[in-house]
This record gives sequence, structure tokens and C-alpha cells, in this order.
Amino acid sequence: MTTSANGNFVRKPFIAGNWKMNMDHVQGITLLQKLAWTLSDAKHDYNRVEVAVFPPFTDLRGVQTLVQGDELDIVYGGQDLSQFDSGAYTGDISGQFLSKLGCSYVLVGHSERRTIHNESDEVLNAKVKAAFRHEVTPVLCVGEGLEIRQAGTHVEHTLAQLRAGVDGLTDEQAADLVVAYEPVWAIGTGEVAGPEDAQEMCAAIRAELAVLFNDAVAAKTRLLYGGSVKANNAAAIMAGSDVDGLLVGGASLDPAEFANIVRFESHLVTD
Ligand SMILES: O=C(CO)COP(=O)(O)O
Repeated sequence: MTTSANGNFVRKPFIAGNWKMNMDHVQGITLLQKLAWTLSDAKHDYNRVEVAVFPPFTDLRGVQTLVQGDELDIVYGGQDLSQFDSGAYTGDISGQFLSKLGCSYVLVGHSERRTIHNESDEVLNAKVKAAFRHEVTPVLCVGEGLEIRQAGTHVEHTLAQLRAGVDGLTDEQAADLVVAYEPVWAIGTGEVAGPEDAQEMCAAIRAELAVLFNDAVAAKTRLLYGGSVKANNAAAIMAGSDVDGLLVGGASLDPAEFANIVRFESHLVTD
């Protein structure tokens, strides 16, 4: 199976922008509006390539209002959620609240949550389950740091994170799940894992899902790559047969650049 401009993807490509802790609620609306206009001018077909943004929590109500009011096809999600549903958890956000705000997705276990907030595999597994409980699709982030990459144990390390994250899921949930491979050494550094590295890991993740669940599940789960993705490398990374999408940080804050990443297929034609 090869990717091509004819759209013979097995799974629907998914291009997501993680805004991280950037864009207040006013700036966020402007960014989303510009993105929607740029994609509309380019006649982007959302049925071909799904587009998602992950704004800070404080932006979500505004994003919902804009998406509903302008009938945008862009979907959105939270950058984290609590493993609990409600109660005395100061500062945390329930999946229930995200669901109520129309979030389709939620990031779980981004490397910045794992490292800065010390989120363990057990907690992240509980967050994945919490997301499903509230009918928000989790995007489980996995990936190795530089030392592990240099030691050559990156596949093992990443698959261990995957196994812990998906523990106890049903086949149906595993098929719906999105997994994002983000090598920590490639995040915000300008270092991009080569397209072959992205494909190698995504193939390993898919093979592991087949073992943990079954082939039909593994064939459905969408796998993303993230780490210094730009418009000029998006098409090459997406050419990997197991790579179904991109999780974009810095470049998603520039609407023109992000729109060009969304339109990676047009680069396949012209490059
Ligand atoms: O962490 C990322 C997306 O979640 C990647 O960030 P950059 O695209 O800025 O490297």
C-alpha cells in the first residue's frame, strides 16, 4: 500500500495542531479563523484529510462557538484530562467537561506531561479509559528520549509505553484510539526523525497492536508522527504506509504553514 495524491489511504489521514501553552482565547480564535479561511480558499476536502486543533483549555469554549457558528469542519480537543470524573481535584479537567464542549479528541501522555508532570504509565492508562468513558477519543502519545534512541532501545521503550497505555481496552476502543509517536529528541528541536524512522516505529506499533488485540484492530488504529513537522517534510513523512497523520507543535501556530501541512498531498503532486 503506498500513499498517493489519489487518496488511496487505508485510514483517513489526520493532521493535528497541538498549540501547547500558546494562544490566549482571543488569539486562539484569530488563529482558527485564519486557518479555516486558508483551507477554505484552498478548497480543502475535510473528507479526505481530517483536521484537528488542540488549544489550551481556556480557548475551548471560544473554539466551540466559532466552529458551531461558522459550521467549520475542523475538530478540536483538549491537551490533557483527569483520570477522574469529578470531585476534589483542584486544577484538573474532567473528560466530561471536554465532551460537553464538543471535544472529539484529547491528548494523553504528551512527553511534556510525562516529563514535566511526571505522569506515569498507570495514570495515563487511567486517562485513556476516562476519555473513552466520556466518548472523547484519546490520542495516546508515546516516544523515546535521546539517550534511549542512542542506546538503540527506542522500539522496545516505545512499545512498553504503548502496552501500558492500552492495557484493558476493548477491541472497539483500541480500533478507535489514535497513537502519536513523538520522539522527544525531535520535539521543538528542528531535529526530525527521518520518514524511515517514523515508518519503522509506526509499523512496530501496528504489529504490537495486532498482537495485543488482533489484525482487524491494528488495521484500523490511526498512527501519527510528531516532532518538528513542517510543510516541507510533511509529505515525505506521510509517505510511510503505516503513518496516518501528523501531530504538529510549533508549525501549527502559523496558519499558512499549518494549512500547507494539512495539504501535504498537493506537495506529493508538485514536488
Ligand atoms: O510536541 C509536538 C506536538 O505535540 C511536536 O512539537 P514541534 O512540532 O514543535 O516539534
